[in-house]
Amino acid sequence: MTSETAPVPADEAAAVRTLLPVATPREAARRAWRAFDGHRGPLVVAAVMFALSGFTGLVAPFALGLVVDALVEDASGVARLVWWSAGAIALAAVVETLASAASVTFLARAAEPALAGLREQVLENALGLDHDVVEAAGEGDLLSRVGDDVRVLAESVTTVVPMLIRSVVAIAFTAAGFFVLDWRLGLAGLATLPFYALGLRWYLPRSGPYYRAERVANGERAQALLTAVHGHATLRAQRLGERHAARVAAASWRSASLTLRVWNLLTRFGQRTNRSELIGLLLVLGTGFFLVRGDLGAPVTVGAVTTAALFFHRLFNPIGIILMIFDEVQSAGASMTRVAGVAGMTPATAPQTEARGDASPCGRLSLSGVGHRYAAGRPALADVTITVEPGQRVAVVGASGAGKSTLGQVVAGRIRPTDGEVLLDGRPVGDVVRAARDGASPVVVVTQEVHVFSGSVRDNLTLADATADDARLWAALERLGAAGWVRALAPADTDPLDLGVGDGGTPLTPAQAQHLALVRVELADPLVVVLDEATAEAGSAGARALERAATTVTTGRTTLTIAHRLTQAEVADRVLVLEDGEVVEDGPPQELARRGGHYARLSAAWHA
Ligand SMILES: Nc1ncnc2c1ncn2[C@@H]1O[C@H](COP(=O)(O)OP(=O)(O)OP(=O)(O)O)[C@@H](O)[C@H]1O
Repeated sequence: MTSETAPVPADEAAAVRTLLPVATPREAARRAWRAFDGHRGPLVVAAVMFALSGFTGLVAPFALGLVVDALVEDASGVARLVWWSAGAIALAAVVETLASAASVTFLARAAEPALAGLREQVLENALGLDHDVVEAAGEGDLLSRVGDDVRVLAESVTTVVPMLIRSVVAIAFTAAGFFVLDWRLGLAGLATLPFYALGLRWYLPRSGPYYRAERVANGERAQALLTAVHGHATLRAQRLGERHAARVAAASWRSASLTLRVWNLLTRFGQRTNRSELIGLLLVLGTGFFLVRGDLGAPVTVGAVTTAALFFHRLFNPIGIILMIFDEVQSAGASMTRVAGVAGMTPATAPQTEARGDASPCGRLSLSGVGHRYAAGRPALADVTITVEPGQRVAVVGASGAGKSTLGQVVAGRIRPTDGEVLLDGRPVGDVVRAARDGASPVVVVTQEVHVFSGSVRDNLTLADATADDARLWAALERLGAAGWVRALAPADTDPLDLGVGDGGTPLTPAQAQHLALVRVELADPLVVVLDEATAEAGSAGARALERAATTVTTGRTTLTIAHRLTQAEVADRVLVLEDGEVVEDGPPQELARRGGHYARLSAAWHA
């Protein structure tokens, strides 16, 4: 079995869930063109510069052809002609260099802002997508589009795209030059095309799977290395280092051996391209020979055939470049269709729904017949019908998998329930949340995975309210008991609000991150708060501080706490006990504890 036919490792098909839309090539091209709105000036200059550099490339073959003709026909004026030709060639080389540099500069001037606009639009749309749309597609899909695909496009704008345009322009000008010389020489040049096409037909079906497999293998290698970096303490503590190193080595070798095979394939492809070049040159020279002899109609000069041969030689580079970057061009094209797919999505807008009943915004939640099923199988929620009064604190308890988080997501309007509806002050909660996207949302969720945004403490807080001044930020920090540790973190000469946190900044503990998230809730001032394991991360002292902050921030707001510790339920006004997605008990915690049912058993088990 030769290396080119060796089986490619299992494809990444399972990992690719393209449930977010992918634009058609035509739509993607239209969107790319529209992205240049307002930046067409530099684009036009770039086009002129590309054309100029393509044209000047023809000067040398023409000049040399003239010299050859002069040598053949009349030796007396040759010396002068050589000097003139040398001057023209030198001038053309200078102009070509300058035009080539200017073309890339102006292309970047047009493309960088266009790309930035596209990136902003994709990010804006991505952030505006419904939670359940992202969940259905898989977060990885969205992340790879706003991350990898945009990066591929950004890289190709400065590398592949200029190379492609320059090569295409060079080929177009040279082909035109051929036909200006003599149409029969032009046809001889064109006759080479099928040989290049055959080479490409051999290469493309073989290279695609290898490149894909190589990307997957590179990803696995990166993953293995990342795991080693993140988990080094565990690996060391459990003396698993060698075993993991063997895994990293295996992943590296898979990636390296695929890269070797790709190079092998490229070398063979290069041989086929060289063969096509040889055939082409022979065709042009052979045709030229018969044309000079006058065997094929009107004769042409030796100089013209020389020019044609030099033209053909001039094609080697651009054709080679196009063939070599074909894959990257395809990859950039694929990225553009994926980015355009998201850029073309209209973030769900809230339909104008009529409010039912008392619609004054106070935070009343009404769930009627709410059920949710993630996929075929057991429902995660079933027939939940409850009303939560404004300002009421409700704790949701139940075993793992009982549906607590699902209920929280449904109440927050992040998941559209498959059955029934959730109304916030008489309107479907999903619509209310979507309508408030650009303003303060009336519902805020705090989950266990709280992200610390890279930036200052102030940046992390003003995300919730861009208009908040420092006095308001400090008031919120003080009220929630976070001001002390925020001050203590900063060096004496630094304003604590300026302290950098997140990636590259001062590291925050999970409890501190959650504390900041609760301060953000205070600043956002929503009607409804959903706390899903908001205090579960902390150790005992931190947990108490967080619980106090959670109690403060939820005072006067309708609150749904997904309680993983019974202390959270004991301070609630009301407890819902979930079992297999159904509410099996509902009432004040003290009353439920006396009733001797599910809650009482959970309470007894907890206190034991
Ligand atoms: N995104 C999802 N896709 C498919 N099934 C899911 C998803 N999220 C939850 N489920 C399933 O729905 C059911 C309820 O899950 P949910 O997370 O709401 O329970 P929970 O009570 O919050 O559990 P835990 O305390 O472990 O977080 C479980 O059977 C779970 O496996």
